[in-house]
Amino acid sequence: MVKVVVAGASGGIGQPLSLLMKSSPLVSELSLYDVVNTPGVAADLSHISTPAKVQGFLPKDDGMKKAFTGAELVVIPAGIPRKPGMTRDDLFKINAGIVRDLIKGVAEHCPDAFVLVISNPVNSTVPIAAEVLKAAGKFNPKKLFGVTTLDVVRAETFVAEITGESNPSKTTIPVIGGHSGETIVPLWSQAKPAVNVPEDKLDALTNRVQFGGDEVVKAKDGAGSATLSMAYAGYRFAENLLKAVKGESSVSEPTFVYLPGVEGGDAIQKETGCDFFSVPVELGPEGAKKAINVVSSANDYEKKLLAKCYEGLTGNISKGVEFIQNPPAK
Ligand SMILES: NC(=O)c1ccc[n+]([C@@H]2O[C@H](COP(=O)([O-])OP(=O)(O)OC[C@H]3O[C@@H](n4cnc5c(N)ncnc54)[C@H](O)[C@@H]3O)[C@@H](O)[C@H]2O)c1
Ligand SMILES: O=C(O)C[C@H](O)C(=O)O
Repeated sequence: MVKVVVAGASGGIGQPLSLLMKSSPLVSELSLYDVVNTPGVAADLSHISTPAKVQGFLPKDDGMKKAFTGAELVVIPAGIPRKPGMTRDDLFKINAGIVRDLIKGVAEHCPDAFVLVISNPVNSTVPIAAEVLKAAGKFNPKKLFGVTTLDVVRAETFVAEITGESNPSKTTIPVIGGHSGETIVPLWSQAKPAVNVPEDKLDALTNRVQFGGDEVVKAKDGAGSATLSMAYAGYRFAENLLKAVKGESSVSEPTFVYLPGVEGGDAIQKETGCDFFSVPVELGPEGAKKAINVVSSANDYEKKLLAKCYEGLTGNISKGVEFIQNPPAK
């Protein structure tokens, strides 16, 4: 049984994600941390008749320390979401500092916890988290994950609209790279079972996965970005990780990891030129067990997408690293 923290628990993602975590039989303690409203969210969830004990914490009265101490899993959906016309990179100014400070809390109060970063821009916030943990001497690359599961969920859903598969999540599709626009690369050629996407539908399908976030931002018309589908995706990844930690084998999901720190990652790092990259990762009791190299078997269409991905992703990664190594003047 596991103590889980949701940091940003009162937000659009945080609330439904906390609800799903409260429903998990694998969670014994659910600690809700946010700068606002956690007492109310915790009181509400605490009436649900599942085993997890729920508590809410605010920054006052040493709330972060109380929330984080003893946690084995910290999920971070804290930070501002996009409005129409914004890129994920436009969120960097505010969210970089939020993630930095929460990770400092992790390093101080629960350095051995698995950390799942949802806050955007993921391509930069995960490198920020790694740098903060490195500086504190607490970085374990097997335990730091950028959550890119929503891209996988979208790929499963959108391709099923073409193939007619009635249960979309039955198809496994590696969606790799990063988590924004052209850095998101679905590898349709490696779907299992194989999918047959007519050539005249391939560009539109790929584009829809790459820009699925924009579709929701536009539809919400100023009220934020994906929250419910993200809560589902975050829960799916967290639950898979908890199952693997408990010893269940053959659990793997694409996730954004520090390649040189994960078995099998070096070869992918050499091929992509990216230190951080989302690839299917086999999960185990220690976290990331093995990065699976799906890059080398990409077809020519996918190789062209990958070339664009590398271009954008390396800049996003450097921006995150730089933010910690050479902090902006206050
Ligand atoms: N990885 C993904 O696939 C994915 C998908 C959707 C959204 N996101 C990102 O997730 C983030 C949250 O989105 P949302 O729609 O839930 O936003 P939201 O504004 O509804 O909620 C964010 C929450 O974070 C809290 N918060 C702010 N600063 C904090 C701090 N220092 N400590 C703790 N909590 C803090 C806020 O009070 C708020 O409750 C955004 O950055 C968004 O872009 C990522
Ligand atoms: O699009 C966004 O800004 C939120 C999220 O990253 C998404 O993919 O839905």
